[in-house]
Amino acid sequence: MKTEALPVNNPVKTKDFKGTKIEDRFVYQDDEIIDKAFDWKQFRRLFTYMKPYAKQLLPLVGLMTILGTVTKLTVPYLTSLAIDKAIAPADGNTSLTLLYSLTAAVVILYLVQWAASVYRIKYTNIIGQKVIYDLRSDLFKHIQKLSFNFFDKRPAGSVLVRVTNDVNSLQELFTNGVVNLMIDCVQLLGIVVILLLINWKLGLAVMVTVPIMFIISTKLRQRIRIAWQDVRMKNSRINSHLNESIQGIRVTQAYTQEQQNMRYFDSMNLTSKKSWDKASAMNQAFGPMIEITGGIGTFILFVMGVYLIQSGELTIGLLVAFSNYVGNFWDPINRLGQMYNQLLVAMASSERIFEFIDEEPRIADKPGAKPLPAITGNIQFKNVVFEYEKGRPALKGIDLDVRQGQSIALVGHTGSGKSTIINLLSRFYDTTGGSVLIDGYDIRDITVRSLRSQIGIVLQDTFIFSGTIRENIRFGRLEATNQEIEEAAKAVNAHDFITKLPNGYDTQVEERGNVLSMGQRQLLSFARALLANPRILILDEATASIDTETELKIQEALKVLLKGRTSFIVAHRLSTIRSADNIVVLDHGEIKESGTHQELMNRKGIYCGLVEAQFRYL
Ligand SMILES: Nc1ncnc2c1ncn2[C@@H]1O[C@H](COP(=O)(O)OP(=O)(O)OP(=O)(O)O)[C@@H](O)[C@H]1O
Repeated sequence: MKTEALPVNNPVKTKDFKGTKIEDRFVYQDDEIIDKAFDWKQFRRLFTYMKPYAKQLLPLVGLMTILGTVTKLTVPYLTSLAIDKAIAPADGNTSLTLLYSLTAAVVILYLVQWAASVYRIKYTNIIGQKVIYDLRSDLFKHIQKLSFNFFDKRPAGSVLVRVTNDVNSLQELFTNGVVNLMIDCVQLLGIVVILLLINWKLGLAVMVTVPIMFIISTKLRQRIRIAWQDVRMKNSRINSHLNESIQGIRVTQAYTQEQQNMRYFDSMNLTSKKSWDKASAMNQAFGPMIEITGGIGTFILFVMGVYLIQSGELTIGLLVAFSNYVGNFWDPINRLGQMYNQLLVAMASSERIFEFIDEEPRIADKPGAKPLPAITGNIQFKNVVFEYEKGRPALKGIDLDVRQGQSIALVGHTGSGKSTIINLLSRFYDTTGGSVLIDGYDIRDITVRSLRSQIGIVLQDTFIFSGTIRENIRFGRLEATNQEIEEAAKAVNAHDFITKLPNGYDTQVEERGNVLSMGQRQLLSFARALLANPRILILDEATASIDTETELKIQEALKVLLKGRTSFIVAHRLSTIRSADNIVVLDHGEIKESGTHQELMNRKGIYCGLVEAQFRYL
C-alpha cells in the first residue's frame, strides 16, 4: 500500500512587505492523495452494511440486471437474422413478414430493457440510500460518544469532512457503482461468449485490444482522478481561507490586513486555476485515446471480417451483429476502469470513516459499572496527577476535600491547571494518577451518564445552538415545562432581556448565538444549568469584561445558582469569588495556597498579589 501525501500546503512564493512569507501565517492541513491498492478487507467490511437489505432487494436488482442484459444482447442477433434471412438471404427469397416480426421483437425487447432499467435504478437507489443512512447515523452516534482527547487531536473541519464528503463519496458507489459493476460484468461475459460462439477466430482477434483499452482506461483515469483530487484540495484550501477570512473579518479590518489577505487569496486562486487546467487537459486526452484504441479494434474486425466472409466462414449479417457486439464491448470495459477508480476513492473514504468508527471512546463505562445514586455533593481529589501529553504534567498531585454545598474557587495564572481540574471532575478525561471521588465513589467505577447528569457545567464559551431561546434553556432538562423554563430565566435575571427580544422566548437565535451579547449568553447558560438542578455545579467564568450593570445581574444570578450546591468556579475576575468558602490557588499544576479571601489576603502570598494586580489595572 502506498500513500502519497501532498506536502502540507504547497508553499506560496509570496512575501509580504515585511519580508515574512505569507504562507507562514496560513497553514491549512490537506487531505491525502488517494493512491492506494485495492483493499479487500475494507471492501468486505463496507459491504456488511448492504447485508440487511441484500436478501430483500438484491435478487430483484440481479433479476433486472440479467433481464436488461439479455434483452440488450439479443437485439444485434435479431438484426443479423433480419439481414441474413429476411433482407439478403443466400437463396434470394426476401421475406417482409419475417422482417416485420423481427422488428416487432426488437421493439418489445427495447421496452423490456427500458422497464428493467427503470426498476433496477429504483431498487438500487433504495438500497444505496438505506446503506448511507445507516453509515451516517453509525458515524454520528459514534462521534457523539468519543472523548475529548479525540477532538483535541483533530480540527472540527476534518471531522465534518468525514461525515459529509466521505459519506457522500460512498453514496455514489452504493447507488450506481455496485450495480453498474454487476451490469458491466454480466454484459462483458455475455458478449465474450457470443463473440466466441459466432466466430472464435474473429472474436479472439478483436479482443487483442481489450488489455490495451483496459490499461489505458485504468491508468490514465487514475492519473486524471489524482489531478482532479488535487483541484479539489486546492479548492478546499480556498474554502478554508475564505471561511477563516469571513469569520475573522473584524480582526482583519481592525488590523488593516485586507491587502495581505487578498494577495494570499489571489495566489491560492491562481494555483487552483493551474491545477484545473492540468486536470482538464488530461481529461481531454482521455477520450481520443480510448477512441483510437477502439478504432484499432474496429479496423481488425472489418479487415478480418471481410476476409472471413470471402472464405465463407461468416455471413454479412453476422459481421454486422459482430460489429454491434464489439460496439457494446468498449463501454463496459471503459466503465470498469472508471469503476475501479471510483472504488479506490470509496475505499479511501471508507478507511477514514472506519478509522473514526474504530476509535474507542477512552471514557467509557467499566464492565459492571453501577449508576451513581442521588448524591449529596462531597468531592475528594486524592493525589491527582494528569498529563494531556505524556511527560508534560498539567496537574502534579492535587489533594482537595470539598464538603457538600461548599463553593470552591480555582484561581491561578493562565495554564496553571484550573480547567483541567474541572475536566477531570466531569470525567472528560481520566486521571493519569490518583483518583476523584464523589460521595465516596471513585468516578471511574460509576456510569458516565449518571455522573454527568448530576453535574451542571457552565462553560466560558457559552454554546448557543440554533433554535429558539426557549429550546436553548430547555437543553438543561428536555422534559421541562414552559413555566419551569421561565421560572429558571427569572431566577437568574434573564427573563427581562428575553421578553424584550422581538419574539420573547420564541426568538430564533443563530448558531453560537451571535445576536446575543456575552452577558446575555451567560445568563442563558445559567438558566440552562438551574433548570438541570444539579448537585454539583461547575462554572468556568467568562474572561470577557462585562458592563457593570450586567456584572451585577450575573452576580445576583450566581448567588441563586450556587445556593445549596457544591460548586467549582474557575474565576478570572477575582471580584466574583470573594464569598467562596475556599479559594484554591494553582501554579504550574500544584496547589500553592488555599483558604478564604480574607485568610489569603492576610497571608500576602500569590493570591494577594493577583488581587492587587487586578485592582492596579482597573
Ligand atoms: N487539550 C489539551 N491538550 C494538551 N495540553 C493541554 C490541553 N488543554 C490544556 N493543556 C495544557 O495543560 C496545562 C493546564 O491547562 P488548563 O487549561 O488547565 O489551564 P487553565 O489554568 O485553565 O488556563 P486558562 O486560565 O488560560 O484557562 C497548560 O499547560 C495547557 O497548555
